[in-house]
Amino acid sequence: MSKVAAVQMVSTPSVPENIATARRLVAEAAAGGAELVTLPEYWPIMGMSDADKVSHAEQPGNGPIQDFMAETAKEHGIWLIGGTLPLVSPDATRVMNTTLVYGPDGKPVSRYDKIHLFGFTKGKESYDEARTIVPGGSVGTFEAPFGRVGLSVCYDLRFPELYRAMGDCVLIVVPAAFTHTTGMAHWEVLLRARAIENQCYVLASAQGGTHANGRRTFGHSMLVDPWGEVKAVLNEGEGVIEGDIDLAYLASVRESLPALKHRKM
Ligand SMILES: NC(=O)CCC(=O)C(=O)O
Repeated sequence: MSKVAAVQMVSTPSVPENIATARRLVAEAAAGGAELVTLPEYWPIMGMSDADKVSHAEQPGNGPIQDFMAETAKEHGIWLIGGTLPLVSPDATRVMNTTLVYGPDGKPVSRYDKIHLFGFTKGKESYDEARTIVPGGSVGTFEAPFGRVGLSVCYDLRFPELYRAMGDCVLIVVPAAFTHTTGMAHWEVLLRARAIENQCYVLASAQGGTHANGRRTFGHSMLVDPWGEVKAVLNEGEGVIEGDIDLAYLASVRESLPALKHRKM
C-alpha cells in the first residue's frame, strides 16, 4: 500500500504567503506518511486578479515557485504534484496553466498544461479562462513506484475522453479550483464517475473558500477508490486529506467487473 495526500488551500493574493502555507501543509502530509502529495490549481496565485496572475508567470525551470516545489519534494523525499502555476507562453498576454511533477530527488519528472479552459456565465458570475490562459495539447502521465499516474486540471474533469487517452492509470490526480456554484452541483459526481469508469483511484486537491478577488471555490478535496467510494474528504478551508492506494483492491475491482476489458472503442 502507498499513502497519498491532497492539500487544500484558500490561496491569498500573496505568493510568499501561499508558499508558506503550502510548505506547512506539505510537511504535515509528509509527516503523516504520504509518498505522493498534490497541491491545488493555481495554489500560488488563486486569490489575485487575472492581470496579476499573468504577471507572476515563471519561465520553465526558473522562479521562486518552482524552486520551492523542487526543494520541498527533495526535503521530504516525496513525489510532489505541484497543483498548477502560471508558466510563460509564446503569447505574451497569456500563460500556460501548468502542472509540474517532482520526484523524491527534487528533479522534475513530468509536465502537463491544462487543456480544457473553463467558461461559465450565470447571473453575475462569469469566467472565461481563455482570456488569460493558452491551452495545452498533450496528455500528461508519469510512472510512480505504485504505477501510472494521470494528470488533469479542474475543468478537464468534465471531459472523459482525456482520461481514456491516458492509458491504464492506477491513480488520476485533479488539482482544482471548482466554483462553489458548479461544485455543489457536479464535483463529487464527476470525480466518482472518473474513478468508476477508469476503475482507478482519483485524488483531487481543491481550493476551498472565499478569496480576496471575490471568487468562492468549492473545496471538497477528495480521495475516491476504484469502486467509486469516497475514502476521504475535506469540505472547506485549508488542510490535508490522505488515504491508501491499495493495488490488491484495485485488481479485485477490475477482476470482478472487467469493464475495461469489455471496451469496444
Ligand atoms: N478552474 C476551473 O477549471 C473551474 C472549473 C469548474 O468550476 C467547473 O465547474 O468545471
